[in-house]
Amino acid sequence: MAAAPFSIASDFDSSIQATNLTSIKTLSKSGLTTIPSSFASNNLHDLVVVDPSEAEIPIIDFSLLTSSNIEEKCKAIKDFGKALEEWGCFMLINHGIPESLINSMMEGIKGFFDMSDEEKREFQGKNVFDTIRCGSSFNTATEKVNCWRDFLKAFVHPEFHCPHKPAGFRETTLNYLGKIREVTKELLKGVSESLGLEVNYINKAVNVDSGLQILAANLYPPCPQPELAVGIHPHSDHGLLTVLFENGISGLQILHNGKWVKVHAPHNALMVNTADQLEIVTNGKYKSNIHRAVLYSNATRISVAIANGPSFEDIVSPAPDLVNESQPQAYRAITYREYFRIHQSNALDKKSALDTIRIQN
Ligand SMILES: O=C(O)CCC(=O)C(=O)O
Ligand SMILES: [Fe+2]
Repeated sequence: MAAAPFSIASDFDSSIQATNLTSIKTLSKSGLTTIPSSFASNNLHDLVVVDPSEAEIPIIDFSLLTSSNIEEKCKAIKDFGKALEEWGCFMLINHGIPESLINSMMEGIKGFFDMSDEEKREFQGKNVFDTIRCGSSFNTATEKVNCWRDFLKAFVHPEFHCPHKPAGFRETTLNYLGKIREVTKELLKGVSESLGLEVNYINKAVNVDSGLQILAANLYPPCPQPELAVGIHPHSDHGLLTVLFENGISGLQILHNGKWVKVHAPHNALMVNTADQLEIVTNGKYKSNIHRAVLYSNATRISVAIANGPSFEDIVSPAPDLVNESQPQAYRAITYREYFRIHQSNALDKKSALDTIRIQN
């Protein structure tokens, strides 16, 4: 079958009318057996992929990290620091967020993506600063190969913006993101302690209480040629810590020592990725990881991420206590708003956003 003529809604090209919104979900259901050429490339899968048994992504037990037993906690903090240094990600267990709330979040997201393209049109955005935005791929104005993905993004904190449909979704999201913010604050305490800093050092440097939280939900419909396409291109995230879970279908992969490692999270675990602002604040001690999402020909994958960042107005720079003669300042100071703009308005390409503020020492 020849490549189907197809145009997806652009985040940036205002000449595309809202009435043209065609989701990847709709495209996937149209019965095509080959993908449109804009999604295909022969070199998307040129690195080795390894199973979790070959390279184990660290598991961090939140209850130990926050334990009142000093010995237990010290060991957990040490393991935590090692996970951040060696992997830039971990799977969080015993986090205290009720499974029923996580399930409700997933149901809400499913309900959102189940709406028709016409119904979703009112949430279709064109600008990276839109407080609610749904669409497809990542940034069709700048990317060479489109992503086989529909997304919903909503700025949920410090102001709460969230689609009013499906019913109950706003309430569930508000409840969930508050819990994620509390977990993030505790994790950032662990980050400070693992670096030998005062427990609230990072939380003071980047105040999560007034920080930006973005709900980023991804739908990866079945793809007739998963070996030629990608759900989301390799990238690091823009914030401090991204916390995500999926619908029981694995598809997230982490770049580790030049190989893609498949993530198979334990039941009810949350996956946490170190993102670029944490790399900046820690002066490169804890690096953001590069990850991507792959596709299946016969399964729909959904992931629900909360990006936890500083406040848009914060000027983020390496923490003074982590800059010295042997570790000179490695990134220039930048407002999170400007960093976010750079990250979101260019094509996703590994750590290209961070590269724009690196200082060559
Ligand atoms: O779907 C996933 O597991 C990853 C999504 C992701 O990387 C993102 O939304 O930034
Ligand atoms: Fe990501």
